[in-house]
Amino acid sequence: MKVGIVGWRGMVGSVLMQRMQEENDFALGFEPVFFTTSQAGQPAPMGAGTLKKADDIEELKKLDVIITCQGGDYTKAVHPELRKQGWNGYWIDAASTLRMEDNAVIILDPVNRNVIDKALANGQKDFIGGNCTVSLMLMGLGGLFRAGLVEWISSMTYQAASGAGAPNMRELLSQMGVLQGVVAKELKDAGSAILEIDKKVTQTLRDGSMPTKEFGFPLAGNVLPWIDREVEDGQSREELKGFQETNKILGTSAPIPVDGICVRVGAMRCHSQAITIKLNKDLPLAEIEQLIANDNQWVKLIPNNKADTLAGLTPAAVSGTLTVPVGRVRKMKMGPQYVQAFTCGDQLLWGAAEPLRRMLRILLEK
Ligand SMILES: NC(=O)C1=CN([C@@H]2O[C@H](COP(=O)(O)OP(=O)(O)OC[C@H]3O[C@@H](n4cnc5c(N)ncnc54)[C@H](OP(=O)(O)O)[C@@H]3O)[C@@H](O)[C@H]2O)C=CC1
Ligand SMILES: N[C@@H](CC(=O)OP(=O)(O)O)C(=O)O
Repeated sequence: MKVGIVGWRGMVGSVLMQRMQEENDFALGFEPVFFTTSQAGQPAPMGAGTLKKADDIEELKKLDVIITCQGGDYTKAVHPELRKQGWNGYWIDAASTLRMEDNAVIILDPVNRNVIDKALANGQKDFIGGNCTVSLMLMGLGGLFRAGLVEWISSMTYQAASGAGAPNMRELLSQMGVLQGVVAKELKDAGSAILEIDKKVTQTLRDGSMPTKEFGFPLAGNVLPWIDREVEDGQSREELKGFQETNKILGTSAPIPVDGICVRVGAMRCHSQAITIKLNKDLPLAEIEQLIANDNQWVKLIPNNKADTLAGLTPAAVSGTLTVPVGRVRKMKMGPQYVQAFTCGDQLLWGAAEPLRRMLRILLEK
């Protein structure tokens, strides 16, 4: 098999390459061909010759599989042209562009391997990674969906800077530096007045002196309760994806309502979510916990106590790992069918790169 890799040096692509090397995917006997939109002719990684032009349709047509993390604009420009010219290979993509197309499958194999296998048997060729928040929610709570227990679910998110891109992660850190800088002198003096410090920080947040080219607003010392553009009914596109993609990933016949507010916070690369679940029946808490804990090998149930929660259910604990902790699980005061949970996960791993490399492996092992 010839496998084209596009977008390999970007942030998501670098995580993909790192994971493929860690899991020895390159030893699976395929020929990798690396592409670029800006560095054609330069040496490719893994000693795989030179980089080819990512818009060279003739080169792309020679491939059995294309895996891309190059972004939605690339997908929009290249995918339809390739298909128009009769290319019948597998297209694996991190971008959202094709996700809701009828002939595309949203891939998250620990949750929907059945949907993927059915699509492969049907001859479908477009396999697209899901939205990071949706994928992480399903990795954590897949057990409850699999058991058919979810009547509706509300997810209030705390999304990391990385979801907006690498420059945004840098901007967040620069903003933190600016805030620290304006009160550095006062911080050295343990006797300085906290309200004076707060006043200076608040003024800096408002006076336009912080770097905000990427986010448009300060994120350090702040939260931004809107991600992506408005769609309808005052909902953001990120929030709409929660409903659309969850149901598409699960292949539900009667859609499960999924809604909530998506919020950007000053974490680096882990998205967290506070979840409210209405179950369709009253189940003992221990059974709910077992269903969550036993769904897949990456989910980790965190006992609902302060010490375990603060040690294991945070971006600081999870960043850079494939573990998806789920904690704060308890019945809510609204009634016995209402359950709360909190989950956290690395949005560049399960939220972006990992489902892609696993899909490639499914194809290579077919
Ligand atoms: N960020 C995220 O959290 C998620 C992103 N995605 C999807 O993945 C796509 C790619 O996202 P992301 O990886 O964040 O994008 P990046 O901006 O990090 O990378 C995209 C491309 O930019 C080019 N590039 C230009 N300058 C540099 C540089 N200095 N270092 C590295 N690459 C550079 C590279 O293309 P070239 O080599 O051709 O110049 C690279 O492939 C998104 O557009 C989105 O569709 C999906 C899920 C989550
Ligand atoms: N929108 C997500 C990141 C992302 O790229 O999502 P999608 O793959 O659905 O475009 C975030 O900002 O956190």
